[in-house]
Amino acid sequence: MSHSWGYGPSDGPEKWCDGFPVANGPRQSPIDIIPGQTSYDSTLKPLKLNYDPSNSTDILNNGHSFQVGFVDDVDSSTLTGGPITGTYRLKQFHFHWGACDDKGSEHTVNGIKFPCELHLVHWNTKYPSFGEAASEPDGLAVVGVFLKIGAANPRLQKVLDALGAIKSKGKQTTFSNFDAKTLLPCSLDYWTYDGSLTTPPLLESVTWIVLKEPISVSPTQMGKFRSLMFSGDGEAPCCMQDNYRPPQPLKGRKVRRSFK
Ligand SMILES: Cc1cc(=S)c(O)co1
Ligand SMILES: [Zn+2]
Repeated sequence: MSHSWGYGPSDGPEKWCDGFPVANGPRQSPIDIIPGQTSYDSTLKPLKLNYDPSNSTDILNNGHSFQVGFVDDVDSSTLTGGPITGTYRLKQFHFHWGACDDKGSEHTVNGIKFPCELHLVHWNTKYPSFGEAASEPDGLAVVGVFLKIGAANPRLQKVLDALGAIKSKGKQTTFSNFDAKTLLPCSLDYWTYDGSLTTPPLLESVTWIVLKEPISVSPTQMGKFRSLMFSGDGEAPCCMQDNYRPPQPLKGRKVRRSFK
């Protein structure tokens, strides 16, 4: 049975449990982060992101979002420290965004949605590949960064300028020498909790690391995200927007923070 899924009324987040029963599991993502209910954990280490700027390979419209891929056959772009043990390799980053500026992020803070959220996906090198790591409880670590409406972000521009070449589903083009570190905010203070992929197969294998400080994005730049299409060439055109899953039940999980 092909598990085609999307973000529309007939195949969106409310329907995903039909094909992926884990959608109602105990550690689903995203969640609403309520800062007053998080606990400061002094044993949490600082995040260490060592990204090799020459590691990016391509940019792809996968019909759900777009992602920038990285070489991950060596330890050249890694995440260590933070709440994780061992070394996790950067595999790809992608975004989730809304049809307008008052929604689009997956995680929320005190119920507040941001217009966009960046996910940097890493996998635990104790496993032989991303695919194997993705089904292990400690297999993945995703760094989430909120985008907040403000001044145009020059660091985003190189990514946005590439979107014209990947407008429809399945389009891919080379994208080299992009330093993902330039997308990070000044502060690496974070919230962390055990969760899942936010898209099918919704695997419960993600240690989430959500940065407290957002990066900026302008309304015009947000328009560039929305110029992409969910649909492929020759299909009924459908704008790529509102590709976010709403917050899921916490089910007793604790959210820790790295900062006082
Ligand atoms: C691996 C992966 C992670 C996330 S968060 C996503 O949206 C899609 O794929
Ligand atoms: Zn994501």
